[in-house]
Amino acid sequence: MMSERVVRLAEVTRVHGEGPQAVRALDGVSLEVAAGELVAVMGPSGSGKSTLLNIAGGLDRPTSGTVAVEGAELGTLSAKALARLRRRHVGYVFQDLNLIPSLTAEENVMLPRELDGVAARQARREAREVLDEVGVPGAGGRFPDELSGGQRQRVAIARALVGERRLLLADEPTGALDTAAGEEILALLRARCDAGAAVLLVTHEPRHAAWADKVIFLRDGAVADRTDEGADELRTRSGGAR
Ligand SMILES: Nc1ncnc2c1ncn2[C@@H]1O[C@H](COP(=O)(O)OP(=O)(O)OP(=O)(O)O)[C@@H](O)[C@H]1O
Repeated sequence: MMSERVVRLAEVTRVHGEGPQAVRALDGVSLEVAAGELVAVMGPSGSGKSTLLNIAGGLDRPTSGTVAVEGAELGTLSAKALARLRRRHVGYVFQDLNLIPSLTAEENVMLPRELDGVAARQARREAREVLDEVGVPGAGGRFPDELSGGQRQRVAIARALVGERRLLLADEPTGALDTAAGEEILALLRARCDAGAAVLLVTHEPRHAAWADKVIFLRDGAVADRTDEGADELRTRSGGAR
């Protein structure tokens, strides 16, 4: 099967700050994720995982190198075109979730669709479907602070999934969940992937990386190791390092 590339990073370097304070968060990283592919990103704290995800989704720009999403090179887009591309094609699950506290769960999930010009009725219908899919069907009318940590996490995932986005970026999306619930979320991401999404997943858990088609291991902003066959091969090759 011809694989269709959804995101491509070529020789991406990102330096945060300037002068003696400068931190090279990414250093010459190249990476592609195709439709139907789940790529796990692993590595110690500070190795550049979140920076990689932010750059892949156009939330941050590389200092050098290029990023293309659905064939569009992000560096060549106007701010408006970039915002539109992000809304249409990219779903994010952030470490800190970023739900809007004054909106109900359902309204949080509707928001990106409404910003995209989808009518409220349809956005609401889509939001309900996806809240159902992530396993919080009754939570739609409640506000984030009325939900448990695990429920909030599922709502944040629903917001990323709504609208059939082709690129899903998830930074430790199972942080607030117990093992069984975490596995459910991974199964959900895997299913979206099998339905044609490209997924980039930051995780510390080899158990989660085992759902991946490929694992990228970052160290000091560079790709220290990569496998084509998920976490099992990585564990074998790196002598058990996580
Ligand atoms: N906005 C910023 N300004 C300055 N330095 C930054 C900024 N963002 C990240 N860094 C630095 O860049 C490096 C990579 O950070 P990043 O958050 O990408 O790592 P990470 O692998 O996601 O870490 P963690 O697992 O702890 O989330 C770190 O040294 C970090 O301190």
